Amino acid sequence: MSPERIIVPLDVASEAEAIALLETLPEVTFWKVGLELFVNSGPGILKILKNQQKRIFLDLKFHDIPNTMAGACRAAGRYGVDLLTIHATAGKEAIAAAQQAVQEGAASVGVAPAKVLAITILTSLSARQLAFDLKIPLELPDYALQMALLAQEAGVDGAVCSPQEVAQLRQTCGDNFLLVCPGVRPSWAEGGDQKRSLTPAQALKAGADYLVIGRPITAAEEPKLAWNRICDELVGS
Ligand SMILES: O=c1ccn([C@@H]2O[C@H](COP(=O)(O)O)[C@@H](O)[C@H]2O)c(=O)[nH]1
Repeated sequence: MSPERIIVPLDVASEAEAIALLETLPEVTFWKVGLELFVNSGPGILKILKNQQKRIFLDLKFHDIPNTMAGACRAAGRYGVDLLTIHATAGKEAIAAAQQAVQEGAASVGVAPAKVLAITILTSLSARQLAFDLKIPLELPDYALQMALLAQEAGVDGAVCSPQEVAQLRQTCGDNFLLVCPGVRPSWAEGGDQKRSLTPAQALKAGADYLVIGRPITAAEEPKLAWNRICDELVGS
């Protein structure tokens, strides 16, 4: 398994903390910038990552009406990041508008367009929460699959799903649909707020293209040791 298939989130509150994490883990090639860091410190971190030749997953999870999604995605497309997220529940029209706008934004500044990923259902939600809190009358794996199919029909490049649903999505959506899994937990790590986890080896075996692994590495007493342990456990996967 190539360590390049592990994406580590920069879930910190400032650019300075993000830079410190980059320095602690120079072997990580793919970083995720999410809401906490982006809202705190803006797009400057993207330039820093690019200057270090890192790959970037911009995980801002846009969810709005088609016109607003298009505007946000056109702007985000100009950053030249590798991956970008929207919510599938924004609907087919908004998903298609987002996909097109990313292409337009990227073309306007001559960068490669980000691959757009649709969030199927957040990995922090359980089947029980889906049924009782969100009142969705579908089994969770079926709901995740329906959201992935909606996104695929609308023309995006892939989806974000939990490792527990990835095998079914891979089988139905095919090998060319990118599947990225957060909610991945080594056997020795705490689950935290993640509700539908598998281990890194299980998630890859089930068909994930990329794994997002955050706190088991970044909140470890020694992040470098945690990273090495995960990579060692994946040898031969
Ligand atoms: O459904 C989703 C979508 C995105 N995420 C993000 O992934 C990381 C997971 O971090 P951990 O520390 O490994 O739990 C985090 O940045 C989330 O915003 C997700 O967990 N689930």
